[in-house]
Amino acid sequence: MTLPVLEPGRLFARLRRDCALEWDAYVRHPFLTGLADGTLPAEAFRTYLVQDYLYLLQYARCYALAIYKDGQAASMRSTARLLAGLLDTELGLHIEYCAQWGLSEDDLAREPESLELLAYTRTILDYGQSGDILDLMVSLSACLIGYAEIGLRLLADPATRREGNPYLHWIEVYGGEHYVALANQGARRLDELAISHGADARYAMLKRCFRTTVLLETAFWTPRPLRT
Ligand SMILES: Cc1ncc(C[n+]2csc(CCO)c2C)c(N)n1
Repeated sequence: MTLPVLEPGRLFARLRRDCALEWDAYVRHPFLTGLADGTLPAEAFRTYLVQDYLYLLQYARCYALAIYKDGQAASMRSTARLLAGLLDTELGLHIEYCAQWGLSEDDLAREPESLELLAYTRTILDYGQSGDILDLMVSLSACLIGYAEIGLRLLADPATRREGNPYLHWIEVYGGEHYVALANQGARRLDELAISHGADARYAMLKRCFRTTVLLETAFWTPRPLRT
């Protein structure tokens, strides 16, 4: 699998190139080195997994907002399918995966959202609410496409430990066919919206949104539990 989304001339490729320093800090974060060589402490991964479950719930709200902000039946239908897939399938898979790490559904539901999660998801929802469908899709792209880039790179990297690496499954999911196809689909939609909603004329603002979401996605690798 490849990510044609990185080809020049495509909106995502331009955003990624113009925020290259921030992007590299996100996709080459020490958390990921720890996943690749298997040295990440299990507790750090558990903390991340709980927050990621809560993140996916907020992501479902973003999909719902994307339907609201859209105006075209075909793309509304396709986002509705993604939303149903997330709520009916992906969340269930995440719960099963968390159970393998000793986390029950109650553990997931009980944990408060971290500051990083709150800042990240509410910022995306705010960009989407105060902007249009293009602002929202740009704000979602770092997360959707970044994980595919990370998964593909780690799968192809000879330094990634395969035998006895407890994190290999995570890498295989995000570098796998299903997830990479989802990322490419999102990037294609972004290119359509770039034309229909005039990305060139408002590029400076789109880049600011993108940069902020990349920084927030980077902070998400190491969420701090929010406790009173
Ligand atoms: C912090 C964070 N960022 C991106 C993903 C990647 N991801 C995996 S499933 C999904 C929803 C697509 O239906 C997305 C965006 C993640 N899990 N957590």
